[in-house]
Amino acid sequence: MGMPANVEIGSHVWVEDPEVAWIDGIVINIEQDEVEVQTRDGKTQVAVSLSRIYPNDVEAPSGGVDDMTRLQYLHEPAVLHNLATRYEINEIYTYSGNILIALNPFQPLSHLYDVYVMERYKGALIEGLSPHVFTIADVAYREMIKEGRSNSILVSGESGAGKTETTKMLMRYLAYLGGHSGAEGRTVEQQVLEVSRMIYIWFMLVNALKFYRAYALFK
Ligand SMILES: Nc1ncnc2c1ncn2[C@@H]1O[C@H](COP(=O)(O)OP(=O)(O)OP(=O)(O)O)[C@@H](O)[C@H]1O
Repeated sequence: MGMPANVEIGSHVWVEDPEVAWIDGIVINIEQDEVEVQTRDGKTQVAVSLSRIYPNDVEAPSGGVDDMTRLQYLHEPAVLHNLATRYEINEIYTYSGNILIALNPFQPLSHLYDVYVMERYKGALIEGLSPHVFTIADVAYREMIKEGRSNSILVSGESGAGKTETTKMLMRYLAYLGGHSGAEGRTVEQQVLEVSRMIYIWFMLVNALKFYRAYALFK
């Protein structure tokens, strides 16, 4: 859904682009419900429907905002642009209210997860620190203690997005908060990951059995 309400000649807007998804530009002409936009890359996009352009907040901070609720416009191009801007400076975590958006850095960022970072995030106020998966674990843990009942963290994303890595970091931090090694010298983190692996193997075995039964029926 576009936001044509205040569009006039000279307005900064986002328009769809087949190569980079969204590109920013300036409105140079308006004819009824169609606009002509001069895009940043010098292409002129003629006859873009008014309903397919989105306002661009050119006063947004150049490094992006660490919580999307602070964006002036919360539409797709603004959200993607903010995430891309932060990603360029290796800021892979961004809040959207109390949800954490994690981008896959496709490279090890070990400095983000060491014990000194864990120390800083332990019991800290969200406002004082950069968005981090440790904050999510910390808040969930403290709520669990306060309420005296189980809590859960939902990690979702498409295949390869980084759910397993994110879950490992959550486990590592929760194990750090727990503060002690488990049975046979294994850490809580190791034990939890071993249990996850067992569940996965069990799931694969059940599916293999189902497949074999279906195969036997059709044979
Ligand atoms: N926070 C991160 N730091 C460093 N590398 C990461 C991070 N998140 C993801 N990666 C990289 O991306 C790869 C894929 O991530 P991961 O296995 O966590 O995805 P997934 O969402 O669990 O995928 P699937 O649903 O297919 O199992 C990892 O092997 C790792 O190389």
